[in-house]
Amino acid sequence: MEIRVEGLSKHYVSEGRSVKALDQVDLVIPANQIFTLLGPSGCGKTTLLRCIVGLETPDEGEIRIGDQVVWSRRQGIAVPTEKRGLGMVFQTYAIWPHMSVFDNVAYPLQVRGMGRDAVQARVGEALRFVQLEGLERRSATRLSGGQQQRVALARALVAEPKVILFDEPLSNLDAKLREETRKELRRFLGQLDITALYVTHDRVEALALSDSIAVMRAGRIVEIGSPRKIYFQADHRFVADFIGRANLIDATVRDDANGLTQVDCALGPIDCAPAAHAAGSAVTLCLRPEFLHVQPGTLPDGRNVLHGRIESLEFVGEVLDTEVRVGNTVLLARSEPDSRLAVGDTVSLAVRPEHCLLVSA
Ligand SMILES: Nc1ncnc2c1ncn2[C@@H]1O[C@H](COP(=O)(O)OP(=O)(O)OP(=O)(O)O)[C@@H](O)[C@H]1O
Repeated sequence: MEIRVEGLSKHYVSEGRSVKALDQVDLVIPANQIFTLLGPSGCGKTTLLRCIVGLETPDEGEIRIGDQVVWSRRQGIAVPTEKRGLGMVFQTYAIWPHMSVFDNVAYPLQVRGMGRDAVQARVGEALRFVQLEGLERRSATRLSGGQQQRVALARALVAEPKVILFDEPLSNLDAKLREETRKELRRFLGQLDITALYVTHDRVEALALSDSIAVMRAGRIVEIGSPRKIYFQADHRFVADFIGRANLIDATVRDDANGLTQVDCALGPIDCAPAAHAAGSAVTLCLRPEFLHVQPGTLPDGRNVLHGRIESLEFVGEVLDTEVRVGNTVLLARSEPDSRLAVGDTVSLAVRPEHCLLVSA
């Protein structure tokens, strides 16, 4: 089911000060997508999710789920949470510690007065789906964090909602488990005809899970796009910066040359992939470190060859993060993790035009 948000605003009053948590948000979340709200702490992600769920009352605007208006100030409509047909999974697993796995998952069906056999069948199906069959009688607290989160997912799915909402569901898991659970979640959701709205401040989680990402800042949606679009062709400098590690350099567009767009910047002239920026316009050149490979010594001059000196090295396992000073600019680049480079070495960087991304300044 599609979710449609129009002109949604919400402010809070905290210690006598008014905080605008949502500022005229317009958003369409297409049916059957995994759609993520991503942004820095305090940008309004949770408030937007809670307004859609019905746990917060907006100041103005309208929210539709499918064909139904669930909240509208103008029309005086406020459908209560339990009648919005949603499933929810939150950061704290919110499973009941005194209940078994089975009872936790059965709860939403029992409160609706569903018969025993039907409950048995539906819970069995939900637990098979999240691969927890055989653990029905186990006390829910005697499960690993990842398993507890799967119980929460089974409980959210058991009532067969058309929309499921997640608020930072993986943030209490350790890094390895978070990665595994993320993959599982993607697989589970891919098997269902369901619209999933997912809130996170973790860009890797957003990139790995989502069909679409909406990047938020200060109560507004800055940009919406597929993970690849947001990562490689962001329209805003803030988005390019937030979604991944990036060297962002002020630049001015020159004329097109040989089918490439050339810019002038502190690194000198740089050839970039063809871009629709007029000559003379101010842009931001975005160079991602994974496309800047450090090569020892001095390469012959050529297209997009940069010469510099190593300013710092940081071994992080899979790569050696390498800061290279090129003129007055320090670029974050990458070296092979087993390389013998040292601070102060003379090095070169060669970057292909298709890896030189341009973003509006
Ligand atoms: N109950 C509240 N009372 C007062 N201010 C609030 C309340 N809830 C949220 N806010 C404020 O509204 C703004 C948006 O908060 P929100 O929780 O939606 O952000 P968020 O993007 O989800 O952040 P985080 O990633 O840290 O959870 C923040 O400035 C926050 O301090």
